[in-house]
Amino acid sequence: MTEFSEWFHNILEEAEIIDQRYPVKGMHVWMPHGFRIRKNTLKILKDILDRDHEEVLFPLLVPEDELAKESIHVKGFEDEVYWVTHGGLTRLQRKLALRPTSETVMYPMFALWVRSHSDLPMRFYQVVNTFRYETKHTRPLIRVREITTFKEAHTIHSSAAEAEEQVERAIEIYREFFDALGIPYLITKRPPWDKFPGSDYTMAFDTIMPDGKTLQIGTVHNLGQTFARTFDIKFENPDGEHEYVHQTCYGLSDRVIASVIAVHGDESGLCLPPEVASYHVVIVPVIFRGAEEEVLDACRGLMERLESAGFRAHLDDRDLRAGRKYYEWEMRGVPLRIEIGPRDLKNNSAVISRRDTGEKTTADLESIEDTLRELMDDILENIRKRAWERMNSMIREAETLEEAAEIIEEKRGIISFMWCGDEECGKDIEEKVRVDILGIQEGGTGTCINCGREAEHRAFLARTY
Ligand SMILES: Nc1ncnc2c1ncn2[C@@H]1O[C@H](COS(=O)(=O)NC(=O)[C@@H](N)CS)[C@@H](O)[C@H]1O
Ligand SMILES: [Mg+2]
Ligand SMILES: [Zn+2]
Repeated sequence: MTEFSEWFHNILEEAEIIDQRYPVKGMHVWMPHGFRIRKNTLKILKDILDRDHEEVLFPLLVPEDELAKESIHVKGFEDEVYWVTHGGLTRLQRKLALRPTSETVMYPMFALWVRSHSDLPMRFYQVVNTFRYETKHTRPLIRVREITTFKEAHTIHSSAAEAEEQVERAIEIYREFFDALGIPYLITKRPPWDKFPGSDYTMAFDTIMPDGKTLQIGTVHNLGQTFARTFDIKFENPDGEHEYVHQTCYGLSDRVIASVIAVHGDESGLCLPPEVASYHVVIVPVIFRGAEEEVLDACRGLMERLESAGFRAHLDDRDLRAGRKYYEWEMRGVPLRIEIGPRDLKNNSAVISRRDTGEKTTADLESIEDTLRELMDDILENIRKRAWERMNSMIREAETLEEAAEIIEEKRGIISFMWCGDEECGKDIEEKVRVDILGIQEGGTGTCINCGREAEHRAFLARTY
């Protein structure tokens, strides 16, 4: 959908997710409705992380000399860093950077915290705003300059094997999180020239947006011992020797919310996983002459019942045409709507409409809590399945580079083929097909599509955000 970008900008405004009129490019305001969706999304993520991570909060400002310590890392960020140069009217002796990410904020402190092998492993995360002076085209929630919802996890281990295992655990955490949001993903290992600055290697989650371009929605980095050496983070091992620690870090951002909106949205607006939506269910009284009070009473009663049963419910008793209300709550992606009119009172029933399929079912009021829970599970299953089918239909194999270029030109999406892994050859492929190499998946045999050399991994390429 070329008009995807227009649809996306419109829905952010009409559903009051963010206000993009803030007078600093790449920085936006979270409005109440959007803020509730962000809060619900973060709750899902934190419930997963809190199982075996500790939440922390580190300072925003990084001393210039700390930022500069890890040369490859700072090289990767030097053209994106915002600087603070004054305190009031006083010029600061040493400039302070706004964190683009927090390795250089946290790791000098980790050097003070880590003493013995018995302190390890340590697993921390924080959800903060980070700042990157993006010079490419900024887009709300997708490529911003203030990343308001930056979840960064940083872990510390006593062996390379344990750090490797943590990378796998982080990948499982992201799978569970994206599955809870119904967002489909492709997991690949980024090519060396595209890994996180200062890392040994980067594993990335990419999803496909409705216009066929991919979006990097999460990354997991094995940092090895590079930062440990730079920041002198050592532990005393059981033999009393001091060794450098092994580290990982993994991050995601507002792009997760952009994906939930874009991947599940349709021409009626937002279509949200129930646990993300501002409300699980909205109750709309069907007002008939002479039965108003009776119907409103029943709706209020149901509202209390549902709230005490743990539902996020909302009674829309505004003096508006029902159709106007249906439009509005469908546009805001509320997964279920209950309509109650005089006829329903008599039969002790209610009509429930699903946002994802539009289906209506008449439910017995007696057991409406169970019916709602079943429907909410169905909805998540259904939108997740639909999203995976759509993504899988956009991943195609190419036999030749010409075919690859044709597919990308016509249909965008992701193409895959066997590649030798050589940087030169990779750059040549990106040139010829005008795409980025997203990454590789180990395994498989064959010859490189471009240079004919031995190829032991499959490459995936796409036009990306
Ligand atoms: N300008 C941006 N706007 C929105 N999201 C972004 C932006 N830049 C990066 N991200 C998201 O943030 C995630 C983590 O960023 S990162 O650079 O890959 N990794 C880190 O910063 C590591 N310290 C992991 S915490 C990326 O996978 C991407 O999804
Ligand atoms: Mg960047
Ligand atoms: Zn090759």
